[in-house]
Amino acid sequence: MKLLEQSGSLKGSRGAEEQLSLISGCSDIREAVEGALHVQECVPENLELKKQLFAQLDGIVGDQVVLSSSSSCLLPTRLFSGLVHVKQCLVAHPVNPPYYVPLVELVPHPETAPATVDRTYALMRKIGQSPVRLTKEVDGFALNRLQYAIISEAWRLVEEGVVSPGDLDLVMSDGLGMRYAFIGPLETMHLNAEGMLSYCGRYSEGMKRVLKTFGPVPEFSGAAAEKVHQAMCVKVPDDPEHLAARREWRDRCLMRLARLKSQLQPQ
Ligand SMILES: NC(=O)C1=CN([C@@H]2O[C@H](COP(=O)(O)OP(=O)(O)OC[C@H]3O[C@@H](n4cnc5c(N)ncnc54)[C@H](O)[C@@H]3O)[C@@H](O)[C@H]2O)C=CC1
Ligand SMILES: O=C(O)[C@@H](O)C(=O)[C@H](O)[C@@H](O)CO
Repeated sequence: MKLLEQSGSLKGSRGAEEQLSLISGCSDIREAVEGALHVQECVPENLELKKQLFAQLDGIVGDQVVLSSSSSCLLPTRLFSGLVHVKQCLVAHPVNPPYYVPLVELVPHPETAPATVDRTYALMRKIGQSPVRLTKEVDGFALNRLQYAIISEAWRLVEEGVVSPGDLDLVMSDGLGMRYAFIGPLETMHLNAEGMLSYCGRYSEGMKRVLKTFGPVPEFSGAAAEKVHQAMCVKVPDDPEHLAARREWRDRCLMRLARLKSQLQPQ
């Protein structure tokens, strides 16, 4: 695979079987996909723009080319339905920043061929990403459903004055995030008791009681948004220079974490 790095959304590697083209902002799309066996679309999160691009690609590519979208949460049935090459299409959703956070969610259209998913999975592994397979589309896929569940309760706790924005973020960065960087929520349960069934026996009533106290979906606006915004700006002023500097610090941390994880993971 030769990765033509245009938008740089995915790491490059050389020598693999498939040629991958990243499509965003390119002038001549036919030239951009020439010879590619895998095309990753990376244009802005705009349904009509993506549909227009995939319609163009549909008229250009042959039956062997995988067409994948980077979309954060646009459903495959909205992106690919009606395309001639729909069996070759799927969402391959990376995570911000994709060059340091390897997860890629593979989300099929109901008509996506299994071989399309298998080829994309193999390619993502080959270029150092960490792909996961969703068996069917769901709004928000898996990552953003989990992320938005956390954001929703984080927002509520801050909005109701239970905890400050800064301390809320510490609950994640110095608490849950320490474990979740290495093991997920299910394995965390498994290890936090004498196995999963033991955990469920010990804590399920408490979990259900707490979950029943969860409130409605926040509006993410008004006084609460202003409160969180002010707190975030005290920590990181929202001018381009401070935001860029903090992202560079974030990326350095993620790079070192990725290196540590590669040293710790059984090869
Ligand atoms: N940025 C990230 O870390 C992640 C992005 N995504 C998804 O990837 C996609 C791209 O996101 P970003 O890179 O943040 O978008 P972006 O807003 O940075 O734009 C991506 C590229 O599209 C080009 N572009 C803008 N308008 C265009 C048009 N009308 N026609 C063709 N190209 C155009 C831009 O020049 C740019 O190179 C979105 O669907 C987003 O949800 C998913 C996960 C992570
Ligand atoms: O946090 C993320 O990376 C994911 O929730 C996303 O899909 C974001 O929307 C991402 O696309 C842009 O930050």
